[in-house]
Amino acid sequence: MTKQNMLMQEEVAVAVVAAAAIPETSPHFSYPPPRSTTLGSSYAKYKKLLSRLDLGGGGDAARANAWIESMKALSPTQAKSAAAAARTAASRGSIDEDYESWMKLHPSALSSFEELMAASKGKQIVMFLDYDGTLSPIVDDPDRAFMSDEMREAVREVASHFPTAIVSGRCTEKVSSFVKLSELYYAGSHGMDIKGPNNGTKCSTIKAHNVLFQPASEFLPVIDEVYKSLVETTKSIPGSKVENNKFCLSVHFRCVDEKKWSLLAEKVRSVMMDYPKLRLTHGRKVLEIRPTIKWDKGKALEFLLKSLGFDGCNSVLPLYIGDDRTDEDAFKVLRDRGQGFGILVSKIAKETNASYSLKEPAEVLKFLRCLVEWKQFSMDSQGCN
Ligand SMILES: O=P(O)(O)OC[C@H]1O[C@H](O[C@H]2O[C@H](CO)[C@@H](O)[C@H](O)[C@H]2O)[C@H](O)[C@@H](O)[C@@H]1O
Repeated sequence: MTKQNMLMQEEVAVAVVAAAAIPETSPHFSYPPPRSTTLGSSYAKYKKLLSRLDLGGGGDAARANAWIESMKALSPTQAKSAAAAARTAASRGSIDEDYESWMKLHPSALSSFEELMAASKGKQIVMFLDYDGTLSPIVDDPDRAFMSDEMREAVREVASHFPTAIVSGRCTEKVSSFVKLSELYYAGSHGMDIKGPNNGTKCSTIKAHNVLFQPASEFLPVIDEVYKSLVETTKSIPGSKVENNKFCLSVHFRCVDEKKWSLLAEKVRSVMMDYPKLRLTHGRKVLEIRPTIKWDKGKALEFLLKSLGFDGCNSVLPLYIGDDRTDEDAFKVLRDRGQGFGILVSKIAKETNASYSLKEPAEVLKFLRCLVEWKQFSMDSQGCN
């Protein structure tokens, strides 16, 4: 399989996984730009194929079997047929057409930059940034997903003008050790571990809060227990990796032979059976295990806005940039509030609650730099400097 095909396969799988999290009926939003409700036919096929991906941790046998099937759908035969279907569709040009129509619904945040900034008039921008796939490129080894110095500098500059939070599936300690900026808010473990800046915020309009919120702390012992079981149970599968994200766990299969994906899924399921209070979701070639509590990146975004004093306030424009299905919870919150914009990082058409898009971390870097330049320019023109 060529590298291009492998990318395509992952992107198709990810697109479908993302689709599974989105309700069939989109709510009505009067907020520009127009929101996506339907996509092209090739996309709908994949959506149907894997629509059972978001599954509970135990108890319900049908759901448990469904997640095994979902893994099978990512296994060689099915995945190849999905990739083959995608290639056939591409040859008809339908993927290109889908992408073009999708881009009309989710325009580039770079080419729509002026429009975005116009919406921020009289409002305080608050920036939310996912980490993997947004600030850092996706790589094989999760321990080596470093962000570039240029990206760090851009985030630092953004944070010097706007309250800025990193919202990640990783544990707060790990993601902050990658980002290395103490002036940011961090919401690790998919928002279940929220910490405020170490040295306050430089933003004069915002009161600095020493935020600390851990809604899943009672799950710490069970997460540790499951971590140990998963390490033991999966150690015979070469390339698999269990990552302890403190309030949640990741079982990576990016480096596992496709023929072993089903076996890995079965092993994870065998452990999960004993823990009905944990649930399983999927990310980019990763199975994620987390408490069943109603808390996610969207709730973390709301919590941070409230902590910053923006609850029920119209003078704020939250911007959230993310690439993963877990970021959809935050995009949806922004939609439902009719406030701010979600920006999805993706090179392919995906059903999403985001308003705008960026193709890859390199474009995220450009966007962050534009934001800083725009802010500096507006301060200069107002004689603030
Ligand atoms: O919310 P995020 O900051 O996007 O974190 C989501 C998961 O990201 C990491 O895994 C992903 O990136 C790895 C490094 O590029 C890649 O190897 C893996 O396949 C991806 O799934 C992280 O390791 C996970 O713990 C996060 O949950």
